[in-house]
Amino acid sequence: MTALTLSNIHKSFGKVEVLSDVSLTVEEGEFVVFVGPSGCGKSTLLRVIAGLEDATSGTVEIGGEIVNSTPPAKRGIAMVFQSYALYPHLTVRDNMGLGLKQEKQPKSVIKERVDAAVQMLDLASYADRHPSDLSGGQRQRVAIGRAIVRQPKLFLFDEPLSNLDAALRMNTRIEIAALHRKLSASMIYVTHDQTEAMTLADKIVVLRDGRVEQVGSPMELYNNPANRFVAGFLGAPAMNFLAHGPLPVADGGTLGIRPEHLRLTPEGRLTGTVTHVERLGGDTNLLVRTEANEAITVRLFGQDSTEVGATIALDFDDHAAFRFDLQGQRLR
Ligand SMILES: Nc1ncnc2c1ncn2[C@@H]1O[C@H](COP(=O)(O)OP(=O)(O)OP(=O)(O)O)[C@@H](O)[C@H]1O
Repeated sequence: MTALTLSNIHKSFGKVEVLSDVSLTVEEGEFVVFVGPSGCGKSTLLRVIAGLEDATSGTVEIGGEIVNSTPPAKRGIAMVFQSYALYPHLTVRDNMGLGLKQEKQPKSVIKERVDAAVQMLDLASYADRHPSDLSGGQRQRVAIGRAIVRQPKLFLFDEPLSNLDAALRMNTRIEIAALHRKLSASMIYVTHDQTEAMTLADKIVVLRDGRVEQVGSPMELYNNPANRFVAGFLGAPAMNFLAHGPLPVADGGTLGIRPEHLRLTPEGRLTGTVTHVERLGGDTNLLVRTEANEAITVRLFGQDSTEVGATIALDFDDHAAFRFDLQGQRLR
């Protein structure tokens, strides 16, 4: 069954169109990530799904029902924001149960669901604390718990990890993935972070300037980007684009080679000078200026002793290179 269908969604604020003809589906149990640069319309799209904004045109269908005129609270969705939005004067338990209390659910149901969420999110020892006595990661778990207890048809996450530090981001990311497996719920997750998109999604929707650029599984998009924008957005370090590469491309086009597909060789088709070395411990990134004066990144697996200033030769397998035309469309 399809959890969500968006058909030809347009959204304008005054004369400015911020969503343009967005159509997509989220299947039951699917984890879908909306990704794209700041201002591309991700949050607006999520808010249209939630009912916090009205679409200018197009339809929103949740669980087979058109919900354009259904108020947010009746759409069967629960939203988790980056700003937690917890009530400071309520305990963890009461924050989680508040939505159910407002729905006038019986006390026994509230207790049962809150207890289950507290267990699932490993919050048992914090259940009677107030939000001010919790870490950022714990507060975010409470906000997720508040969504879980409502047993929504669809979870919406709006950049839930952006207030957390790097280590906590990774832990919480893994917890969200585990939660998705446990609940088998349909989830939509908004981020501008390509790592979150790659690691969490069953399906990624890449947005740019309010339009869908490409939809597919993380590996489909990584291995088979439709255009230069998607190719450059997914993958870290980002793909190299060469206007003067060693393979022919159409006039004004570029050759795309991922940093991890370049290798050091005694004689290669690309030569250049190393301008910077990043030793990451396990792996090494070389920043190189090619003979044609283009900046590229080379990802070497393992440790490497290349020094800044070295002249190096690089090569790659032709089948790992992408060609893009002047407009950035992929050439096959
Ligand atoms: N209420 C509003 N009135 C006018 N313009 C708005 C409104 N809300 C959003 N916009 C504009 O719509 C565009 C898309 O905004 P949106 O917040 O959806 O982008 P985003 O992809 O979520 O960005 P970010 O990653 O920075 O949160 C932006 O140009 C923004 O300025």
